[in-house]
Amino acid sequence: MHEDLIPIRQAVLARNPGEDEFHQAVDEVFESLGPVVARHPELLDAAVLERVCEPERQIIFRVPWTDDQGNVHINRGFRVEFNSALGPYKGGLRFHPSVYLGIVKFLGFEQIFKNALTGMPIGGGKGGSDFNPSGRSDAEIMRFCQSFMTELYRHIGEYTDVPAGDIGVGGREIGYLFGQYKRITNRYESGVLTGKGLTWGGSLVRTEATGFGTVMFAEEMLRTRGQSFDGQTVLVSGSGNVAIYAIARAQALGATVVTASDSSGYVVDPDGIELDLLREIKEVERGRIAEYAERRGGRARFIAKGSVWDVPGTVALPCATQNELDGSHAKKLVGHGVLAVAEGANMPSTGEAIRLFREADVLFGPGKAANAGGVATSALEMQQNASRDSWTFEYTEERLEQIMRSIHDSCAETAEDYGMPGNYVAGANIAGFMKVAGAMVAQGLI
Ligand SMILES: NC(=O)C1=CN([C@@H]2O[C@H](COP(=O)(O)OP(=O)(O)OC[C@H]3O[C@@H](n4cnc5c(N)ncnc54)[C@H](O)[C@@H]3O)[C@@H](O)[C@H]2O)C=CC1
Ligand SMILES: O=C(O)CCC(=O)C(=O)O
Repeated sequence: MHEDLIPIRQAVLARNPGEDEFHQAVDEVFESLGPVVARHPELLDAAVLERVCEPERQIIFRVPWTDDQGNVHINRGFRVEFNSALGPYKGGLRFHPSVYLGIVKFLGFEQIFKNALTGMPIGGGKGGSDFNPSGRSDAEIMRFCQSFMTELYRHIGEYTDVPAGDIGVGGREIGYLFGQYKRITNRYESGVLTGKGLTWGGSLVRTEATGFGTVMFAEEMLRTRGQSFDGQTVLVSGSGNVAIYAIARAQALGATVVTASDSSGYVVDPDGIELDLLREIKEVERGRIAEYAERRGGRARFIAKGSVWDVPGTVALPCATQNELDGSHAKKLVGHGVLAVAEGANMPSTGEAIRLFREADVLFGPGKAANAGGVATSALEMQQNASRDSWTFEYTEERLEQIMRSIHDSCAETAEDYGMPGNYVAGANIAGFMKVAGAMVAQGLI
């Protein structure tokens, strides 16, 4: 790390004790910024690094709700409004028992640079709760969402902060959250949330966008080596929104996707994942991944221990959660001859895994670039809401494709410009940071 950045990094760690994921996300960005501060010492004078690591606002609140038996539960809600240099805070809400301030801050920090890379006018934020939606009825989910929004509504708005989904928050939850916002404020403010249903302000392609975009980004990386998805053996982790549409897109391009997973284990299907069956189990029945193998008539295996990264494959798309791919997994993937890794999830690879991929010259697309298609399409949803319009699937998908190509090219060109050709991590961090830093300096000491 550049010597001028070390004391700033140490101060950030000391100021945010125990927030390991946030520290990891800061380190990953700071590791890339040495050449930037060498070229632009004025950013150090303006304390841009210190400022970008300190959220503009952090909101923590109580979320009381009752279950179907009438028992009272208390959860903790979060919204971290990290940076509004480029536009209103924008980023998803995560409902998962592991959520605490350090997770929300790592996600919000990543979101600043990701959103900058999209070229859309959106700042960075993230939120969520330690609520566990697993096994809860629709009525319980609705009561929880209503209680969550009863506090959140006063902090968000079309021009202020625009939440969306993330782990545990999909179309159903966005519906309940939107309904409660509308009820409390008496405003039909479509642009206050994204990921809405298609008949009430949602955008076509938003559901598919993160998974599709991740594959589009990987395709661009493969193209630099004269390769494509056609004929590749693809490993996907997760079986949620991002994973499902990454599988769909990779299959449409002629790849065989042989794995999917959830927190209980993973399945290997050598003939290729049968997407309709996976969607039925995961999207409709909200069941476990083992059922996929049971209903595949002996063609797929369920494995409870280990991970999808133990399976041989040529392209890896981690689409589940943070730190799911560590150094030992990276070694296995490299040993099996993996060509490309594109992160559909946020920070799924550890620092050591990223280093091993780089040493082995594996194409590596970091999440803040590779999974930016989701938030970019959210910004397209906001654009449609602002003009009271709705676009066709084809037009929206074409816009997404242009955005993903442009993110790829700007990462590749920035890495080249700073003397690190092929290093998409450095390219993404520097390109995203420079855009935000420029706006922060222009807007004065705020
Ligand atoms: N939904 C979106 O538009 C975007 C999501 N992401 C990221 O993509 C990742 C997946 O999110 P979604 O698909 O939206 O969520 P989801 O709730 O639809 O699915 C989450 C998936 O991750 C798996 N998972 C969660 N914790 C796990 C664990 N400890 N071990 C193994 N698997 C685990 C779940 O079983 C499920 O398959 C997250 O990292 C999220 O931050 C990134 C950009 C946008
Ligand atoms: O669509 C959005 O606003 C949020 C997407 C998101 O949470 C992410 O990019 O990680």
